[in-house]
Amino acid sequence: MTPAARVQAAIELLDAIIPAARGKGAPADRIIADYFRARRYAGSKDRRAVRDLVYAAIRLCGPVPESGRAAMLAVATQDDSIAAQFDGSPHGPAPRAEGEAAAMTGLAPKWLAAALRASGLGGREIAALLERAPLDIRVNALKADRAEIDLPEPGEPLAAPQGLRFPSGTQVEQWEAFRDGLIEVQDLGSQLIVEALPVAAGDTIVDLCAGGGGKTLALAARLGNAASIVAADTDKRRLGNLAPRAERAGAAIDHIVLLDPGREMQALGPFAGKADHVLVDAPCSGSGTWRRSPEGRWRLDPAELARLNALQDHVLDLAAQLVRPGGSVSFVTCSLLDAEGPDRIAAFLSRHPDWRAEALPLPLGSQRGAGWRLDPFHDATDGFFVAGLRSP
Ligand SMILES: C[S@@+](CC[C@H](N)C(=O)[O-])C[C@H]1O[C@@H](n2cnc3c(N)ncnc32)[C@H](O)[C@@H]1O
Repeated sequence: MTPAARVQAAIELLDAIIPAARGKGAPADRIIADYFRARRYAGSKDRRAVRDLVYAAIRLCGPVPESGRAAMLAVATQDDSIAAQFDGSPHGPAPRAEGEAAAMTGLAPKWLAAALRASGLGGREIAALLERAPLDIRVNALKADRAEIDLPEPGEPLAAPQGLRFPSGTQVEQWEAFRDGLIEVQDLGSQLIVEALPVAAGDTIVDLCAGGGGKTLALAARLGNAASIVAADTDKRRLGNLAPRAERAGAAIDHIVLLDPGREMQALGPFAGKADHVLVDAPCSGSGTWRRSPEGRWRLDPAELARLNALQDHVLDLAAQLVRPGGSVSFVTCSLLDAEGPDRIAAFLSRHPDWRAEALPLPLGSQRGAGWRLDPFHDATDGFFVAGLRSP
């Protein structure tokens, strides 16, 4: 592909990514993968270059751009080598018309930037949400140990006991250690949160929003398979990944439970009042993971945030039904918006006045409301909120 054709391909991709983000459709990564699956002629260098252009445009444009071309013109405004590709050459973008507008740049849509600032984040913290993230792995203590594992590249040891950090884009999925279940890709923040959960061998633990099992597997590894773990989720596709992943990792998961949204207790009834601990890794805006999916800023609007807040309250109330007297709940979101963190805990405590918030022992981060916050700028992790709750 010529440099101009790469720019045109990035424009076409952005024209698919923008409406998908607005309509809560497929993530940018999947759209890019599908695009190149249908264009086998593009080599790996072309793919990487186009992908970099797409993500440069997404990171640059805070407000949702009107079109892929407007977004790429915003990149061109800052980079003469991209501006030079708008030359009308075959397969390249048409020359910029007189007065043709570039998309607005910024960290996030106005309302969202205001909500982040109201959540105690300054310009540096918000900008760090959009930087490229490194690649963190967790060595699976069920099969290996960080001190002894032999990997193709040496990683930087992290604050989590089995964490190692590699440069962004390291293809760990192709390593034998990954195929054999000796390592898992997992951000340092997630690893630290699992390490801090108030759980012990012999406990019955419900991972209520288990998804594909990132934290479930980390829990099983932390407790050496000596706990009874119930992994539940409403998403059949995500939950379907858990059994094969657990097998690969040698992790013992006692029950995998698919939930019917709104009727979760039908399937969870047998565990009501029995769990020593319930982990609520709640569905959220993902504002703490924009380093990996920066188009997440374009997905969110106030109505979607309100919908997520109601869902977060709902899953927390389910957790309260599952836990035994004196047991505990941890609430986690990968978001730095107060509405998805301290405000949810305050709302829970006003609905359940007999419960109390309790501190979790995290080695990094800072207090936020009745919980704790990890953020990319200060802690070099994805952004998280986590709070501990104790049942009467
Ligand atoms: C942040 S993700 C979980 C990520 C997962 N714990 C991990 O570490 O890989 C949130 C999950 O909540 C699930 N969810 C949404 N509504 C739910 C509900 N009513 N009950 C249980 N899980 C729900 C979503 O399907 C999604 O998988």
